[in-house]
Amino acid sequence: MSMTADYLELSDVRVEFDGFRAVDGVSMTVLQGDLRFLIGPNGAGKTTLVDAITGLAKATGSIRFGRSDLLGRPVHRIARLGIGRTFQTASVFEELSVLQNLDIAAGAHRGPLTLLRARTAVPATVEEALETVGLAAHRERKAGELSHGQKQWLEIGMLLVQNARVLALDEPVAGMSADERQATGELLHAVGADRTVIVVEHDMDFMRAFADSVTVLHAGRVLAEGGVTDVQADPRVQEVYLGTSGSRGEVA
Ligand SMILES: Nc1ncnc2c1ncn2[C@@H]1O[C@H](COP(=O)(O)OP(=O)(O)OP(=O)(O)O)[C@@H](O)[C@H]1O
Repeated sequence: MSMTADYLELSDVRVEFDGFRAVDGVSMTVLQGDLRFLIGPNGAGKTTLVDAITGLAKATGSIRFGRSDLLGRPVHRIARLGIGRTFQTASVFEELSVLQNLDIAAGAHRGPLTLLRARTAVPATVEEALETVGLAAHRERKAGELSHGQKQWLEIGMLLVQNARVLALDEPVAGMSADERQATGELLHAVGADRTVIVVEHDMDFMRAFADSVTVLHAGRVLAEGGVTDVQADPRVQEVYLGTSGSRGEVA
């Protein structure tokens, strides 16, 4: 274990689409062990910011993870530096078993010869990930047969076997049952203890229950940042959420 905690540091990050500033000068620091929620109304730039961190969106400014500069690197290099993400729709191989999905994810770090070698035992990292995400009893099931929540956990497991140090999760509890939400919140705290986790979420009950800290984006900028109570009490945050109709936006 390293003596110094990892952290993700964004400074004046901007992303433009044909002159439209989807992310307009965002600076924020996320420390290891600080479960950070990224909230904001539709179109605030949350997903685009995660795209910038993971290299999918071309950005300017500075994005650093520990000593590594992420900005400008290709997607696969950023992934190899330990930056992992999930998408709103789980992207697991439905026809393969839970174990096979984890194996493939783990294989991303192995050479081609290792993959060809016949394997008799489940690697320790895969076994550990199965336990952590609560899918040990489902290892032989086809991923396509899993519940929506279980697929999300499998995806998190796939990031764990890839040794992701940063996890950016896009609406992880959308469509989950109450029990699955609770289990997911506990899982995020468990994996977040020694990793840097950013959760993009519209579910305010989930945010209140599990966030350590919150960054509120609005129109591509940081509107507020801090603990859940402070952010909720911030009149600017309330105004933004009340101004955008719909149950998804309720903060109070
Ligand atoms: N590839 C793109 N080309 C042009 N505009 C884009 C592109 N991707 C996103 N945008 C725009 O950038 C803005 C931010 O979008 P983004 O998806 O990051 O917001 P968000 O906060 O994640 O919203 P939501 O909560 O609805 O997912 C929106 O106005 C969106 O239309």
